[in-house]
Amino acid sequence: MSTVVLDHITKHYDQGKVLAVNDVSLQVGAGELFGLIGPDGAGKTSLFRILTTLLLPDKGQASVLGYDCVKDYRQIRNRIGYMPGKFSLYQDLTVKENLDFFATLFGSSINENYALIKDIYEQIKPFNDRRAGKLSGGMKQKLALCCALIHKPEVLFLDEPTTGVDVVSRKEFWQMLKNLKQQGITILVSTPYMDEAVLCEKIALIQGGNILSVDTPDGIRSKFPVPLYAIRSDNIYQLLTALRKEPGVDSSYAFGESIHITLNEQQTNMAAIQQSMVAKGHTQLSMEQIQPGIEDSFIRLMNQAQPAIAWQRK
Ligand SMILES: Nc1ncnc2c1ncn2[C@@H]1O[C@H](COP(=O)(O)OP(=O)(O)OP(=O)(O)O)[C@@H](O)[C@H]1O
Repeated sequence: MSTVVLDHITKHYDQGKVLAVNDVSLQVGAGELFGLIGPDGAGKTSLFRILTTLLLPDKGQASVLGYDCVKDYRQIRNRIGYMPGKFSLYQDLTVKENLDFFATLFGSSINENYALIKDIYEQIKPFNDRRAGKLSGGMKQKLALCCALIHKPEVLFLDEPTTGVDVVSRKEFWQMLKNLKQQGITILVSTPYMDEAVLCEKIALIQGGNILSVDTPDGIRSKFPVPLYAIRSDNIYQLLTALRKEPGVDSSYAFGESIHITLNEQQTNMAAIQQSMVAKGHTQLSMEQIQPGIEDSFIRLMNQAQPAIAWQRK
């Protein structure tokens, strides 16, 4: 039996005017580290709030640990930990007071489940008497994780835990998640950062309330259906403009310091594109075939699903 099940879940807001989640079905296995990957407004928070029993779906069924998210909300709340996207601890309470408070809510104590939070808590313990509102972003995130873990949940929901957190703290955070997974906790984490997708065992790409694909990160990359090329010149902007007018080019988008392109037809080859760009005056051209990353897969799936929406990188 899967630990988390979403079965044709749909959610609207504003009396049906805003479609936040559109007929989403997916399953998360016991002990899995599962990532929900998508940009702002994709529907990640809505799905997390449905699974944590804080929001009712319009249609469909959801369950966690075999309990129905609508009927059995009490059982679910006792067994899960939830770290919302926005810092939701008491800013005026100290680190220790916040932890004590959340432990007491669940009839537990810091000592009772100390082993579970030890590695994380010890990093913020020197600031035990500091008010939560005065902590740095990385420390707030660690405190929030400790509070979500203090009652030893079986399933952990982390909504964009690394958004706005510096790169070093992000790395540390993912290491903490791996350690928690080794202790048998099922973890669902959402993120808008494509580079974090590869740190999950399995991911769902979500956009506009629709699931675009569910697979392992390697599985998603391997489904990229056509060759992908990276092309550079000494003027990327002009090159992108020219490539977009080139009949043989199917898709093109700026990606770091190069442009990623796919070709329209099998007959078109990169040599022909290169010749055309040279003829148009582009200099210092270099091009190579590359392995698609998760972001390339996401862009392709998103354009297939909704050609009009351009991907906005966070
Ligand atoms: N309470 C609400 N009332 C109206 N619309 C809402 C409400 N909450 C979310 N939405 C809309 O529903 C859609 C999905 O939002 P949701 O917060 O679930 O996405 P998200 O992927 O978590 O994005 P973000 O990181 O920006 O929160 C968005 O278009 C959002 O504007």
